[in-house]
Amino acid sequence: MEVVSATILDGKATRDAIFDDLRTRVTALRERGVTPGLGTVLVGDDPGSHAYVRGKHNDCAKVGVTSIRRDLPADSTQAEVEAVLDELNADPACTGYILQLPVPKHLDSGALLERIDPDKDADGLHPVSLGRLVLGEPGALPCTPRGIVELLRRYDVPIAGAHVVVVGRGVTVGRPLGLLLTRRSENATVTLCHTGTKDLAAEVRRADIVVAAAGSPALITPEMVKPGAAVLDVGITRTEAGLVGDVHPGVREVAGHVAPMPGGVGPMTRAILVSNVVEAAERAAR
Ligand SMILES: Nc1nc2c(c(=O)[nH]1)N[C@@H](CN(C=O)c1ccc(C(=O)N[C@@H](CCC(=O)O)C(=O)O)cc1)CN2
Repeated sequence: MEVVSATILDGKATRDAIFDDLRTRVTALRERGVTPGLGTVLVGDDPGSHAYVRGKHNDCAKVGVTSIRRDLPADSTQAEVEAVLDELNADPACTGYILQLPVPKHLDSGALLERIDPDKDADGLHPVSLGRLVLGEPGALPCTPRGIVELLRRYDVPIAGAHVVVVGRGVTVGRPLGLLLTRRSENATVTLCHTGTKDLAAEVRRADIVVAAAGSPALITPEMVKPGAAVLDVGITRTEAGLVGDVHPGVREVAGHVAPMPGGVGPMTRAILVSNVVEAAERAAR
């Protein structure tokens, strides 16, 4: 029997296309005297977080967005981190910024996110931004959820009317993705699964689109996937053998579309962050 492999949702190629568009828009903003600037605040020594932040600054350089980097030691106090957030809130060169997550355990990440000026929240993770998402008001959307929707759209995977199963209820991916996909403009039906879900396999089997964001290696196996479904791997687990996603490699022989890890949703997360910064500058310049 012929085995047909899924179409790959190529996050790197899509990111490059988004950057081409952003470059033109940043040039237009600069001609009007507006320079978008992204700030990053990183606390601690986590090598993964350092790599992500480095990537964010490289992305800014590629499209002409200026960037401001604030790295703080792992033993920084809540007050010390808040002082840096206050500094970026007041800095006119910083038009949007992010607090890289996770922060060290002794810090209150919720209070830090709330300290960000909502109009400078490039990640869409401030409670005001999440409220705007619920109400359908304009504002920055969380990067990974928006990146997932954008990737599906660009590959013409139907979202309206689709049954989407999201696995994982984290604040950066699962929860806001459910809110985004159920807006009138997306019109999907969403089942949000988590560690309390009784029969994960049965839920996943019903899905037209599966988004795996649980951080549990190879959680989604071929037997769990409806033939032809789109499966997006958002999980990243660092093992001695390298990075492992939430989706078993065999899923490619059942699914219609697969966003792999690496190379699928991750590059989209990066592209959307820069989009959020450019769009906020465009909104402010209107
Ligand atoms: N403030 C935020 N913190 C975190 C976010 C976020 O959106 N805002 N998301 C993740 C980390 N992250 C960006 O910050 C991120 C994760 C993964 C990738 C990526 O491109 N991954 C690669 C493979 C993994 C790797 O190389 O390490 C891929 O999928 O191809 C980009 C950004 C948590 N924190």
